[in-house]
Amino acid sequence: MKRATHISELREIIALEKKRGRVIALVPTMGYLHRGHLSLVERAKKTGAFVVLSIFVNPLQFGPNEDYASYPRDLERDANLVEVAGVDVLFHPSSEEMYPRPMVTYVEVGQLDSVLCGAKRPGHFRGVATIVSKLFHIVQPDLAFFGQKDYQQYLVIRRMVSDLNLPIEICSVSIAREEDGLALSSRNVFLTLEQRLEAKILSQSLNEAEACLQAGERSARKIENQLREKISRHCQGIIDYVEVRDAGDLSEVTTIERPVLIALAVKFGSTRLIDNKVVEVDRHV
Ligand SMILES: Nc1ncnc2c1ncn2[C@@H]1O[C@H](COP(=O)(O)OP(=O)(O)OP(=O)(O)O)[C@@H](O)[C@H]1O
Ligand SMILES: CC(C)(CO)[C@@H](O)C(=O)[O-]
Ligand code: BAL
Repeated sequence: MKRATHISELREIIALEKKRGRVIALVPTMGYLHRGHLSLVERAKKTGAFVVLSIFVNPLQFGPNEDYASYPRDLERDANLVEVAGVDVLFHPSSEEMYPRPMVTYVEVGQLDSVLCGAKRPGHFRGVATIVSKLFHIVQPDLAFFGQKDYQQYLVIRRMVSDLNLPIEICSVSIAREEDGLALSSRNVFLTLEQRLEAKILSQSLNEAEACLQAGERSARKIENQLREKISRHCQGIIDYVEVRDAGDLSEVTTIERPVLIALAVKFGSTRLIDNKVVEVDRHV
C-alpha cells in the first residue's frame, strides 16, 4: 500500500494508474476506522477499482462547540487496517495541506442542509460538501463510497454531484452494526459502559418503528412520538431529533405513502450518536 500526505504525490500516483486504464474509487473518511469503514473498502475492492482511502478530520464541518479537537485519531492503527483490507493508497493530508490559506470558496447545499443534522449542526454540510468536492477534484475518482449511517450526507453528496455535473458514481453502503444493533461509529469509543449498554435502544426503537409501519401505521407523527417515548423511557440520552422524512429529498411527511427515512440523533453526555432506517411501505395496507 502506498501512502501520500501531499496532494501532488497523490495526483502522480493516480495519474499513473489512470494511464494504465484503472478505474479509480475513493473512500473518504475521518479515520479511527472500524468495520463500517472497512465494508466501504470491501465494496470498492469488489469493483476491481484502484482504491484510494482518505483520512482527514475536516475542521470545516465542525461547529465551534463540537468535538473537532477530541475526535479520535490513530493513524498508524488505521494504516495497518487499510493495508490488510487491500486499499491501494492511503491519503492522509495535514490541515495545512488541505487549507493552506483561509477559504473564501465553499459549496453550499441549500434545502438539504436545513433539516435533521443540518438544522442541528449549522454549516456542517457546507463543510462536508466543500471538503468532499476538494477530494473529488484532487482524486478525480470514477466511483465514491459513502455509508448509509450518514444518510443525509449521502443525499447531499449525490445532489452535489448531480447539480455540478461531476462524472462520479456515488455508491451507498448499508449500515454495519454491533451484535446488539448499535451502529458502528468512531465516536462509540467515548461511551461509558452504561451509555454503551443503553445505546442499543436506538436501533431497537428504529426496528420497532419499522414493524409498526409494516403493520399499517401511516402517521409520521405517531411513529415519531412512539420512538421518542421509547428512547426517553429506556435511556438517559438526550434526544436531539427524531424525525420521519421523505427518503428521496428529506421533505416533510404527514401520511406515509412513499419510502421514508426514520432518522434520529441522541446525545449521551457529550457523545452525539446518529442512526436511521429507510422503510418502504406497501401502499395497499
Ligand atoms: N456503521 C457504519 N456503516 C456503514 N458506513 C459507515 C458506518 N460508520 C461510518 N460509515 C461511513 O464511513 C464514512 C466515513 O465516516 P466517518 O469517518 O465519519 O466515520 P463515523 O464512524 O461515521 O464517525 P462518526 O460517527 O464519529 O461521525 C462515511 O461515509 C460514513 O457514512
Ligand atoms: C465524508 C467525510 C469524510 C467528509 O469529511 C465525513 O463527513 C465522514 O467521515 O463522513
Ligand atoms: N460522519 C460525519 C462526520 C461528522 O460527524 O462530522
